[in-house]
Amino acid sequence: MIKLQHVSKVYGKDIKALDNIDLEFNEGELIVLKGVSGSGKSTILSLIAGLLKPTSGDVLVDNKHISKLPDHFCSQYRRDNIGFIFQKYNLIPTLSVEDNITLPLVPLNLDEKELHVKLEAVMQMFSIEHKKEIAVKNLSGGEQQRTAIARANVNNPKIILADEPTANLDEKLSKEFIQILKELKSLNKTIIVATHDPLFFDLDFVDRIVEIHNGKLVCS
Ligand SMILES: Nc1ncnc2c1ncn2[C@@H]1O[C@H](COP(=O)(O)OP(=O)(O)OP(=O)(O)O)[C@@H](O)[C@H]1O
Repeated sequence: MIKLQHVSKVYGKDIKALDNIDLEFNEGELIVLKGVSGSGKSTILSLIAGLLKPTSGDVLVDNKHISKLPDHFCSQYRRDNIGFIFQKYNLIPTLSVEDNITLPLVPLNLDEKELHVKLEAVMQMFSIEHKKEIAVKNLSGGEQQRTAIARANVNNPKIILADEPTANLDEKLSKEFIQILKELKSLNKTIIVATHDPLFFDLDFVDRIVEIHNGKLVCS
């Protein structure tokens, strides 16, 4: 479903973030992308999300050449296929939970009823409905995380990309996040988690751990 073929990424003149990566992710798989800081994990996620283009090689999702899409089509591809959970959540602090979650739906021009149904469903699924009118800056870390997860899922994407999702969470909240991942996997989402958090390295519902070191694959 997702294929990286001979992918290299060089930032600027000579920062080689990825070096000839070949990787495949199947539909419904949960993969942990493991590696120390700077190894190239976020770069892989950004390439799959169409946020970056490889310097060479190809990224295919459902046989579509994501790495060759013009920017406009990349945005549409992301909207239709990708839910991105960022380490720092990337929420707008002054907006309410509900307004933050609505943002990915704005370009779709849904009528009010349809919008309401989608929002309520996703807020209930990730247990943040009771805070819907509260500004995100007034939430706890775990609540912000759940808002970010709800926003990433409001378009019902089939691919979830999570970049160091537990970096700002304590162990209890990290374990809660892991339960949420398990639920998302049961919905047949394809999930890629980039992390160096050991909590992810011994989970029975993780299909594969892929290790990356200095932009190269260690095992797959
Ligand atoms: N926009 C950029 N410009 C220049 N160099 C970059 C840029 N983004 C990443 N890099 C470099 O590319 C390499 C890989 O970075 P990347 O963010 O993919 O690693 P990572 O494994 O996700 O790290 P972390 O866990 O710290 O987020 C690093 O050496 C980083 O400094």
